[in-house]
Amino acid sequence: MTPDAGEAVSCTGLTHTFGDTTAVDRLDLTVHEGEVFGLLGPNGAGKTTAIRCITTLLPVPAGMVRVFGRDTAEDAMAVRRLLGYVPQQLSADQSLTGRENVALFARVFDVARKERAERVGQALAAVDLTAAADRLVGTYSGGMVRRLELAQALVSAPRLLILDEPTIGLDPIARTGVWEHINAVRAATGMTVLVTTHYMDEADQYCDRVGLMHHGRIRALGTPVRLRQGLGERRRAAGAAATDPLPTLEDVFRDIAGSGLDDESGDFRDVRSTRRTAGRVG
Ligand SMILES: Nc1ncnc2c1ncn2[C@@H]1O[C@H](COP(=O)(O)OP(=O)(O)OP(=O)(O)O)[C@@H](O)[C@H]1O
Repeated sequence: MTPDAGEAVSCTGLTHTFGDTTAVDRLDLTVHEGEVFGLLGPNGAGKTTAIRCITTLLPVPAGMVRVFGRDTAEDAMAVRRLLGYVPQQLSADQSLTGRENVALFARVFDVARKERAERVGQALAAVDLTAAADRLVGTYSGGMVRRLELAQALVSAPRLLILDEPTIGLDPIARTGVWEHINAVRAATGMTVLVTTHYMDEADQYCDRVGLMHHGRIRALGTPVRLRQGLGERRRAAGAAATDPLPTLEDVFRDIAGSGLDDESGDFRDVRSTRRTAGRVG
């Protein structure tokens, strides 16, 4: 199959159900090569399920998913070699050092033996963990654990980095640190980044394009500033003053999702998810 030039991820009609729950509902989504794409939405929107289909961790019962032109259903191993994945769940072993954790991933991802030590050192340096590399992960802060997980995903030099809620449960300084490291690596390597988040402010600041997901589908797609301007224009057409501040990305989402947002799907900063992750990395 010929890869689609410029498309890192392409989902067409992707549908995934759990019993009676349609988690992902005929999702069409394209992530361009080299961009940072944010998949946004409240709890239960279907973000993690979509991500797990893209990473081949879940099957694609209906529709199609391609990663750099390769069909995940036909060529799962080739797809896995192209991507690095930081899941919501803890993937670092607390009883090993940071360096040992990253070395484990280097082995699993078949990094050549003679390159391994250097590549592990580079991945740790990229996330600013060189000084702490030989400490047990059990002594790391939540932000350091998240950065270590980033190093684990980077050691295989993926073309596509997928992060599921990389900053949830972290304080604002640690959140900024994680994003700065993601951006630095992206700038250095040109890799594509697909990230899910509840934090609209982060998406606004760090993502080139965002897709707002609700009830299993993308409801709005574009650059953060364009989506915000679009709502501003609609509000002015409905009589809002031209001096009103530009709406936020959260305003855009509320405009799209309407009143069902808080009742059925949880809010953006739903405590359950925050608590789950805070317990994990704290
Ligand atoms: N393993 C599972 N079994 C049954 N239902 C599931 C399973 N995983 C997800 N779901 C349901 O599918 C829907 C989408 O869940 P998903 O985790 O994909 O959403 P999300 O947008 O990632 O939410 P969150 O922000 O909480 O991670 C929800 O209604 C959820 O309860």
